[in-house]
Amino acid sequence: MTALLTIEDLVVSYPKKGFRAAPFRALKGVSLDIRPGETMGLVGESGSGKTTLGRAVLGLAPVESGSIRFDGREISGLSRRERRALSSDIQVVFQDPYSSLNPSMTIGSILSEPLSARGVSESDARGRVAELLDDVGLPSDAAQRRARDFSGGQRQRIAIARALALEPRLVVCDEPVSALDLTTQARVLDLFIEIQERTGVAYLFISHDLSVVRHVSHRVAVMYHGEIVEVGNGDQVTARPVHPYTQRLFMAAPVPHPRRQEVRRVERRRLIDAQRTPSETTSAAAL
Ligand SMILES: Nc1ncnc2c1ncn2[C@@H]1O[C@H](COP(=O)(O)OP(=O)(O)OP(=O)(O)O)[C@@H](O)[C@H]1O
Repeated sequence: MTALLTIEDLVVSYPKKGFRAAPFRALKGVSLDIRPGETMGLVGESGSGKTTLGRAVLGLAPVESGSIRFDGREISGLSRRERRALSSDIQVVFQDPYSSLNPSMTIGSILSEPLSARGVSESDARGRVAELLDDVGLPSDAAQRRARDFSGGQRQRIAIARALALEPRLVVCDEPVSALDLTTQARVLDLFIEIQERTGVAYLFISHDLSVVRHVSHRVAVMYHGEIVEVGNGDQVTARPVHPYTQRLFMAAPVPHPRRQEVRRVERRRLIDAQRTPSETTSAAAL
């Protein structure tokens, strides 16, 4: 299938303060593609470059070289106006539902803002707002209330509704459930999946939480020090990681359920054995 988003050899460097200080290279030649309707999970430790990659796709990071193509068209280095035109295709949901919504605006205004900017009439926008609220499981009277009246989980539903208002084909989700409690996380994750099944939207789903990424992703990419060290389908990467960093990352992740703990123990044993030389394995087995 043709990719919706194709990133090739992407280098992003942040300028450093100070005379003659060399810029900091946050992405060191990243290549990745996302297909229509696919969720690409992006995991990696803090500082590995996940958010930078998401921001580069949104045109918010200083790209030094490489390319980002959306539907075959180069989108890095677009002017502001061209970027704005692209916002109906590429949207974002951020981590913090408290700072990403203006607390004093009504939900109706928050959701109709992107619609009016596209020239949608007031009455059509009202209808679309009602539809969007329904899509994310909020009552229609939410339109008259203000963002400050809603819980974190509800606010994240509103942020998702806002991202969906223009029917984008790709949403960059940057840690969209990290600020929520576990039960709310599960509900919001299911909402992401349900919306995708209905609309065919693709997600670049950034999270430091492996169980979250496993739950939503078709494929998973692992970042390490500004590079992607492994990409594969979720099961492959999580159950049979190839890169030593991915193996460490997955073995260190907490596994709350006793059955999963048992599976994890077996996986860990297998990995340790696989890393041993044949003679070490034989002698270990003999003990
Ligand atoms: N605006 C900036 N200016 C300078 N350096 C930056 C900037 N933004 C990020 N960095 C650096 O780039 C590297 C990658 O940061 P990034 O936020 O992309 O990582 P991350 O994997 O998303 O981390 P986290 O999971 O903690 O959000 C880090 O070393 C960070 O300090």
